[in-house]
Amino acid sequence: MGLLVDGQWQDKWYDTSSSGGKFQRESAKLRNWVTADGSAGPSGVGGFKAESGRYHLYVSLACPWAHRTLVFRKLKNLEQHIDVSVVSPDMLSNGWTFNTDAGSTGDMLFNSEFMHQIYTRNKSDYSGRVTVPVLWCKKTNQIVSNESSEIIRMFNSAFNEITGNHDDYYPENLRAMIDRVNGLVYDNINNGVYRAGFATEQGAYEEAYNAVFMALDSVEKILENNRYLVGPRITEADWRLFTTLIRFDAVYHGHFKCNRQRLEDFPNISNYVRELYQWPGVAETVDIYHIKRHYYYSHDMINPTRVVPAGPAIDFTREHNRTRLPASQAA
Ligand SMILES: N[C@@H](CCC(=O)N[C@@H](CS)C(=O)NCC(=O)O)C(=O)O
Repeated sequence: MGLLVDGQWQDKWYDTSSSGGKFQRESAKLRNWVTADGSAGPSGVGGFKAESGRYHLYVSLACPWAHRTLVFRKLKNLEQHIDVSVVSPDMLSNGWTFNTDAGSTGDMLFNSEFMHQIYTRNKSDYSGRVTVPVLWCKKTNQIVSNESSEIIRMFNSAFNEITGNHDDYYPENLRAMIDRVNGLVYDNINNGVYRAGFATEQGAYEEAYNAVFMALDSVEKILENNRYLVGPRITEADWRLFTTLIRFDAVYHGHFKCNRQRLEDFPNISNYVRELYQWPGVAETVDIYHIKRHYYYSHDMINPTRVVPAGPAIDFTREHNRTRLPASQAA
């Protein structure tokens, strides 16, 4: 685990000493957008037109943020248009690596050893954390974006003319509601579990733990009468929550100490996770081996023995009872 400083790799864990033990996530720095016509998106510069075969996605199968992009690549039929390199689940002193012994595909473009080499290939004096996902442009040889929430928006619409898939997970009329739900879910659940798990002082941990379960209680209530987070239609908000929920009982409950209860103990949420898991194509994006191996093996300051727990045994293919609630056209 580490970061680049002026293009040099430094092996350093997150610094929580100046924040009262709180984990503070660095904002993603590379924020260009692929668009249908190559015009600039909401941030960054233009010049990244949607084209088949032009872009490459770097992911970890363990990472919930990268997982979002894999889900959208499936939902939007982008698999034959955007290829993928998968890093090893073990993120040790060199950060993310392409060590194929531990389950990486290798770097399909440049055969690099380390993910930080992709960042310095983009900018030789880059400073910042080396995170996944990364969307790479093969034509201009640079990183388009390392922000998952924006990569999924690009996938949602930029390639529609190429794929013929016009499903919309961020429809105009629901945007305000989706953004509101994303706010609650991001701060308290997606990032909340990390704030609990990486906290280095009791107070910081408890504050995050309480936020996680306050938000899960709200979600449980919403899902009592709504098939999905913003009503009868599945949206981006659901997929953003899903990638955290699918990891919860296996990792966040134990390793990150979010253990008031398991997700399996929330009737609505656990049924909802199963419905999303069973969505066509989605199960193929879930790799529980990479998920458990990454967190328990890489974070030796939390789990010094690096022993990976054998359980829990959860069958996400079990029946869900969500059809009791009305659903509108999937997207
Ligand atoms: N804002 C980024 C966050 C991505 C992120 O933090 N990814 C983690 C993996 S789960 C990572 O690569 N961490 C390495 C590090 O922080 O050094 C996004 O959503 O795309």
